[in-house]
Amino acid sequence: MTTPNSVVSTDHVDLVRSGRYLLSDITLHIERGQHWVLLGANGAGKSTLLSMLGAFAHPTHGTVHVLGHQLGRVDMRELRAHIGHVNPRHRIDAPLTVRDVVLTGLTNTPEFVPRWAPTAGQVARADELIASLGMQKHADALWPNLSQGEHGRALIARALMAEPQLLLLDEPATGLDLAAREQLLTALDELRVAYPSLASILVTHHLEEIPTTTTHAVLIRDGRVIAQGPVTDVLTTGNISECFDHPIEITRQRGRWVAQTRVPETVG
Ligand SMILES: Nc1ncnc2c1ncn2[C@@H]1O[C@H](COP(=O)(O)OP(=O)(O)OP(=O)(O)O)[C@@H](O)[C@H]1O
Repeated sequence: MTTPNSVVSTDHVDLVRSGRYLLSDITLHIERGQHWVLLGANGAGKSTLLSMLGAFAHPTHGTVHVLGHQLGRVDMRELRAHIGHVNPRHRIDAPLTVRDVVLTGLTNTPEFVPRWAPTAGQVARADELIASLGMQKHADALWPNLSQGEHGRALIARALMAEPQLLLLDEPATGLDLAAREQLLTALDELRVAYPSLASILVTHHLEEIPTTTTHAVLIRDGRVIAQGPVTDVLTTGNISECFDHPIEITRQRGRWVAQTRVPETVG
């Protein structure tokens, strides 16, 4: 099903590699302005699903529409230019400044494309995005000298450079200390307010890393969806325990979630 507001629509999708079903029967519908969290244990298939929605992999069976284009009937490289994909493990080896790295989001390349130069307007937009992620102090800093948290925020600015309608965030808080994680989550909440038609999917296995502005959740286990829908309906003690195959109790405080092992009640 695709509607004028559809950003992602998958219909009974399987993805098979080396004879193994990495994803099975995935049917998902994501609209503009929705912010999804994709949760699952190690090896559940989260990155595989994200790589398909990021136009890096085709489904083996079923159909996938991203931004109105059906995978298999569209130039994947061209489609990728409209999707912001943030992977904190993304390597940048060239000694570029933060501003330069953000500008490479326009060409979606690890370095500046030879003979390409940004316009004054593009540089101004890069600076605006850098500021909106609280990185203005670091705009001229060299990439290798930044911390992991600063890299994470700069990579989000980079992904937004091409004005994507879909933002994919693959474990953006990995390796961040407490303050850096909180700054990243605040930046994401602010971004979602600033760009109301943007849709996003954030992958994590930690409930503490879910931004308060998250609207929907999808839980996967062994490549299958076990629950999906509005975040408050999906993130329940029962669903999360099933997803991670462990008795987990979850609570929500001021919009954020906390998870801990459920201790069985003692009798008497
Ligand atoms: N090309 C491939 N061929 C065969 N199996 C693969 C291939 N790529 C990934 N897998 C397997 O698919 C499963 C899902 O991997 P995926 O990386 O999507 O999981 P994940 O949920 O992102 O896990 P994690 O939380 O550990 O990052 C894993 O068991 C992985 O080993």
